[in-house]
Amino acid sequence: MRLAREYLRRPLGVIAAAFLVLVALAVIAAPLIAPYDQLRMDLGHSLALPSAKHWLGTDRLGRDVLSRLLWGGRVSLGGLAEALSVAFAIGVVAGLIAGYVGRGVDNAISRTTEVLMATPGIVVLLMVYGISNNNAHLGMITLGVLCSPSITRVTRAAARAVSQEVYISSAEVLGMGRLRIVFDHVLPNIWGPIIVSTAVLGAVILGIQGGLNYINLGVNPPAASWGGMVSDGQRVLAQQPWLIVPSGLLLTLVIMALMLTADGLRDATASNRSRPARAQAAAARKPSAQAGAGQADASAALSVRGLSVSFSGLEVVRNVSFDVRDGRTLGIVGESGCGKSVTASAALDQLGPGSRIDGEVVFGGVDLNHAPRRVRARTRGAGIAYVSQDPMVALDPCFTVESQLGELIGRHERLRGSRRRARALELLRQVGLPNPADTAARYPHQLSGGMAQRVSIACALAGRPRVLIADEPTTALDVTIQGEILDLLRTLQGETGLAIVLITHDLGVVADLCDRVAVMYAGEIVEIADVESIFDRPAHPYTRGLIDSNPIASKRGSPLPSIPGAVPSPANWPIGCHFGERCRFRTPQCSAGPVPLAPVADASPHQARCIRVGELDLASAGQERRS
Ligand SMILES: Nc1ncnc2c1ncn2[C@@H]1O[C@H](COP(=O)(O)OP(=O)(O)OP(=O)(O)O)[C@@H](O)[C@H]1O
Repeated sequence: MRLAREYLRRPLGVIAAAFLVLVALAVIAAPLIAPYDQLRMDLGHSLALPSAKHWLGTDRLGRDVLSRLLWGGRVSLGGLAEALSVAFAIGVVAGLIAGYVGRGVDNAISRTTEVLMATPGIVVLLMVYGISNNNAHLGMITLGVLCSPSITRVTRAAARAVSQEVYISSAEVLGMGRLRIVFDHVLPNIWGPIIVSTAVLGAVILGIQGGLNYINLGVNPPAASWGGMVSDGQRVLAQQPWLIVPSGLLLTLVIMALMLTADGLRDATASNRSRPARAQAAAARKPSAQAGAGQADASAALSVRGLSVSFSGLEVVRNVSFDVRDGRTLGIVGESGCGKSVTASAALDQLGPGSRIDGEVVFGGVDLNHAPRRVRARTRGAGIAYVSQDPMVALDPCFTVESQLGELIGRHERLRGSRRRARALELLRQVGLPNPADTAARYPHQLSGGMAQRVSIACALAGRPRVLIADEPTTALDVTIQGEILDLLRTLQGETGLAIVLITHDLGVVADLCDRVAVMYAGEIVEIADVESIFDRPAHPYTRGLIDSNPIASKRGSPLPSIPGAVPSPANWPIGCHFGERCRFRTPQCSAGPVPLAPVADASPHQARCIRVGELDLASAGQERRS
């Protein structure tokens, strides 16, 4: 375990932990190793200093201090274990639910936590001890409940951060259940901070418990406890100052050791949190697919109709419609911030809190946007799979490839043991990994960018999906690997009939892989057509601008053309044409009102969102500019 190895590199932490283990073992073995009974009095030898007979001396009643420390440890450490277990169990469960489920549940748990934190704990404890006739167990359980908010808050914050990682949404998209994700992906990634805060809390609880025992709460004299022994020593401080030393020192050393252990764990966790290296990031095509607004296309593998997305009331994607058929690829292209990823995430039902999705996402005849949660969850991974642009982030760094792939196979196909392993190797072979067994045994950080992307494609294929949404799958890869991944997607499509939605900035990739292209600008589709029409007869000035800005199409030696200005943010979308501000063909009418997406010719599947579509000759406009 990497955390343990990192911890062992910290000598102070190791000494502190060893000390705690030693004390705990000695306390457990008290009946065997204590030289005297903790209650055996010898009034002739009261308040004796350390000697060969009594290594740590005796107390007021001549009882052996070492034996009482060992027996008293059972009360003190036992109580600590009891309170800490309660705080840990409540804190972790509540923190996980709040951090991972979020929304209303998070609110309820956070408010309850705040109420607990504001409760005067010592008053509650005094009441509990009073009502329960000094019941030590009830006192420690109450202390555990009162202390649980500190673990709840740490767990919630860590779970919230991890649940926003791409590998968690990938696991959701690949169809894994929530409970499974929590146990397999969230928890293993947040143990570090939880353990650290538990160790710190241990020190705090021991201090509080020592104080309670000091005033004889939670312990029934003459039974020993460390806090009670400090109290005994304090009472005879003037006569025998030594008596307070063993119990006071031991209590202080154990609290310090707990803090040092927590420090060591925090440092080890920080070093252990290695982010996998970021992987790195064009170009054949087939006949056309279908598109357009109106009714969902029943023959399409995925049909999106009138999809609009808002975050906290602000619309970022407006009225997007497209279809993709089996064995076909739809490219969604546009500059950064145009809404490509939000469109994909909406289709996958992967938008976070505060989002609102309107419109239809029809898969297998079912509108997923209005389907029960169970149907949507089942469709993710098995029906619609997802490949992200950064495969390293999409894979959980804590598990080997085989374990991650195996888990998905187990879920989708209910295979176990050797059949599951065989399917995992088959998938790795299918995505072109030359040595599947070797790759299966590796952790994500041991994979190159290209290998990681192949593994994430294998994960996506585990559910034998009908549709694959690939969000810039080659952006993070170097140019030779980009070509290989595109070839792989093409081959897989040929073998399995996958419908692919490919999100990209790269027109080279579009030309290479797509049948149909949707050009997005500022939240809207501004042009949609088959790939030949887009490149040969663009009908929207933005599409023309994108093609002209492609370095491959530019004339050697002349400056690379670009589209002046920037994409407006959703808060600043104009009333009229969204592209108007940057368009060299704009007229006053362009900003008069919303521009509809309309066929460029009667009933043509080639559609553009431009009022001047009939009068502009954008095909030759590009040639003019290049010549
Ligand atoms: N969770 C969110 N909350 C609020 N606004 C968001 C959120 N996610 C995205 N947006 C906004 O939605 C718009 C579209 O973002 P999106 O990520 O879909 O763009 P994109 O075209 O995919 O860009 P890129 O190519 O850089 O990924 C942007 O203005 C972005 O700021």
